[in-house]
Amino acid sequence: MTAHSSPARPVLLGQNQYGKAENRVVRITRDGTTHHIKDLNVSVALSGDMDDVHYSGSNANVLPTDTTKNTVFAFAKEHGIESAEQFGIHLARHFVTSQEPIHRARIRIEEYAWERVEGTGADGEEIKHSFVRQGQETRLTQITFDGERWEVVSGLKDLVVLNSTNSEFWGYVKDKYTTLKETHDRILATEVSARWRFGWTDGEQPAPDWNESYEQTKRHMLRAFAETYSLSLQQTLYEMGARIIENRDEIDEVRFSLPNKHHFLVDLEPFGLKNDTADGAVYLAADRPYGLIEATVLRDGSEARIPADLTNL
Ligand SMILES: O=c1[nH]c(=O)c2[nH]c(=O)[nH]c2[nH]1
Repeated sequence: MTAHSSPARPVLLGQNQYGKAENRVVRITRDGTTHHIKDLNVSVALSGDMDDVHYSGSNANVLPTDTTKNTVFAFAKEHGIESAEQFGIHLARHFVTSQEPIHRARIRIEEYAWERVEGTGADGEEIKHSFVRQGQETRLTQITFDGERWEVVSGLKDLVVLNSTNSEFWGYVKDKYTTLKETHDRILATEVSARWRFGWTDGEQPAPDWNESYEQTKRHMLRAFAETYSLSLQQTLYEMGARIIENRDEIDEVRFSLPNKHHFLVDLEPFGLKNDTADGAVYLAADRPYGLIEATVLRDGSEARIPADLTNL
């Protein structure tokens, strides 16, 4: 890379690149009721004849970073995502061959892998639209003993789950600041943080099988997530908690903190591409801000003892 000096200043521009970083693109493909998911974090870095924009501010050679972002989403819709490598090669070739001033494109992609959550739909069919992100969770526990009584609160965090359909959100309050559109088919995704308190307090009594309890509690929670036809994340949360209380006698209380990981349908109309949920769609996976839905689900007659703020536990 040659550097050019700006006139009358003892200063040189060195290596430079630009582009849109961390485009969080989620592509759902529908094959009947079987859905497939591709979840990528795509960063574009372009370089070439970019001296002028740095030296004088002329944008004549600058393809906007916003355009590079749009290209990522439009390519995901138009060509699909067969593999991260194929997708990256396609993008890099596009930028270098379609824009004369761009001589080099570097596309970095992280891919997040998902596996299916087992569940049975209301129709008795196996659920094929519910996923849990690989890499999975961190298991947690807190033990308190005052010399007499035990309190065991266990749980997990960082368990990312996603339903690519069977989620609606409508009928909510609207005031003059409400712009949200009602939806009858959306992605529902969250990163589960949960704590559950065991009824076991008397050391003289046999303790639960902690490992078995953990595995089964997680399984019931995931199944409830997959099997609930959701009208709100609040409703899904309650079903997840209720399923645990109903199936695990050793647990009296569950508290959840569920961020609503919003997935926005990308508007691809300007590029002549129809992007709707029915036909397999491309979403922007937004990281913030996020809705945060939190609640405790209790066994009837039990006391709520898990603190409201799970970061304190
Ligand atoms: O499941 C949801 N619950 C909400 O309370 C809410 N609010 C919002 O804007 N979207 C959603 N989704």
